[in-house]
Amino acid sequence: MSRLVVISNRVPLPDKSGAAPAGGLAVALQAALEERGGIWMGWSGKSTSGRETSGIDIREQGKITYALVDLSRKDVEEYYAGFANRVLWPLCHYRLDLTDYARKDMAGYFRVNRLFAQQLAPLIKPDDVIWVHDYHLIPLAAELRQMGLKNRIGFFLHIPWPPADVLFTLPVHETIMRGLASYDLVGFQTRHDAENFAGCLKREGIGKELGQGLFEAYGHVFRADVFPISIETAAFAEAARTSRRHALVGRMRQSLAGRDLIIGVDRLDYSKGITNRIEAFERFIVNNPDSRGRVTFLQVTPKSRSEVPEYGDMQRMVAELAGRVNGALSTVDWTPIRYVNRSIGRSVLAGLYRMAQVGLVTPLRDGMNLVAKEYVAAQDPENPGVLILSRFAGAARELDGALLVNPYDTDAVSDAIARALSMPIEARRERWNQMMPHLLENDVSHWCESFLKALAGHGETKGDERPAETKGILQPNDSI
Ligand SMILES: O=P(O)(O)OC[C@H]1O[C@H](O[C@H]2O[C@H](CO)[C@@H](O)[C@H](O)[C@H]2O)[C@H](O)[C@@H](O)[C@@H]1O
Ligand SMILES: O=c1ccn([C@@H]2O[C@H](COP(=O)(O)OP(=O)(O)O)[C@@H](O)[C@H]2O)c(=O)[nH]1
Repeated sequence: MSRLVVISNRVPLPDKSGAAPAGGLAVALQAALEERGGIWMGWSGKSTSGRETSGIDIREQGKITYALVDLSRKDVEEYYAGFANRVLWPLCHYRLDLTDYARKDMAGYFRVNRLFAQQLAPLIKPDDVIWVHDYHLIPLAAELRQMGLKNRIGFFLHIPWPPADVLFTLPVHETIMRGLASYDLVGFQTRHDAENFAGCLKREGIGKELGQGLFEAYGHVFRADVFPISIETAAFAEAARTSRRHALVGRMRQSLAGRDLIIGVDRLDYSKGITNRIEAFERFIVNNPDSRGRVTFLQVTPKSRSEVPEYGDMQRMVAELAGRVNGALSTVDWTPIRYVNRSIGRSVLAGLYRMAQVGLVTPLRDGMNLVAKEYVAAQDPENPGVLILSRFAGAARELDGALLVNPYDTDAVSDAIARALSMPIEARRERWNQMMPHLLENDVSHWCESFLKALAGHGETKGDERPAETKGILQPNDSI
């Protein structure tokens, strides 16, 4: 079995005991790396004090080698906070109004990708299989190919892929498309994303579809397919079942004093639709006076990407809105919204999900949304809660037992809350049974195995078959 090399922007280092950090992706990839032996490379999350990026910091843990790079402040600013999170993130979440196409950030993005490739290349053996993750690293394969690497290289995009009209507003869209076409396999969360990608290839004659998921672009044949990411379902369900051992879970139950609980859990991100959700909850309380004093909405929202200005604005907006709604609706013995601005460990979260009659997951656009899957996995099979899910989350394609809503439609979300809270137990069980077997079968290990199997079997790189003019594929300045 070939050695696996994973590259992602963030590297989830195991703790001192060697245990994987919480999170399905880390657990699944570490299991795959442990089985085959391998490398996980990426940004350490730290920045150097000077202008230069650090050398690579190698740490061995069992059969896994972690290879970490500290980036300079300028790199973090331009590559991560700039191009990745003020260009690609809003663009892929259909938020053209929030994109900032600064040339220095574009240059920084391609520079850091080249740097990652230069640091990685000497570690690669000829039969290694390389798996690159997410929008931060789209140009990496093209860089590695330019250095002469012939390995199989796969890419998985964790976020949505936009339609051509949205993508083509990006000045370097062609370089980005060329970057993707340099992989052997490009994986998306949903069919919709894969179709958007195919549309981008076809629209300006960049590439053509050959059938059975194969495409040809820039003289390279590659495969694009759908691999919906998931969670470690059985383990998460067990964590929820045994969550009573956490004192915090017990205290939460006590503090509810018999009230119904609605839960929302999201990074503080404009794509998650948190303000729309708070407004919908307010509408629900106003439209359903009997619910006053009887329902608590817990919104868990750790801060995220605070260095990006739009995220700072968002923090203020959500805090103000939650404060206004609480001010308007609270009574001396009831606070309708509990807004928690810090991260909660996943084993406690599992218990909170299980306690909640409603999981309110209403992103305006989301690649997958693992919280939706975790909420379902955490439920008591005898008395499950109801998932209200945005039709614009990737998870909506699979979770057909949820109440699907348009998160922009405040009245519809408010009505869905009322419907969920009054849903009879038989209907709740039926909906949950529609989803849980699917999640057990299609867990994160299945996702990982399916991707690696597809990467091993398809999209063979036939040497350097591209025409000479596309060999030096990354010429960002050409297209800026
Ligand atoms: O690393 P950060 O900038 O702090 O952001 C955290 C992660 O956010 C994004 O998550 C996405 O991946 C999830 C798993 O596939 C998916 O369920 C969700 O819909 C996406 O938003 C991002 O894609 C990751 O790279 C970040 O690490
Ligand atoms: O306080 C928190 C909030 C979130 N999460 C976890 O963060 C992940 C969020 O993933 P999702 O796909 O929903 O969204 P993303 O943040 O990746 O866009 C889920 O596993 C959550 O359980 C967590 O551990 N603690």
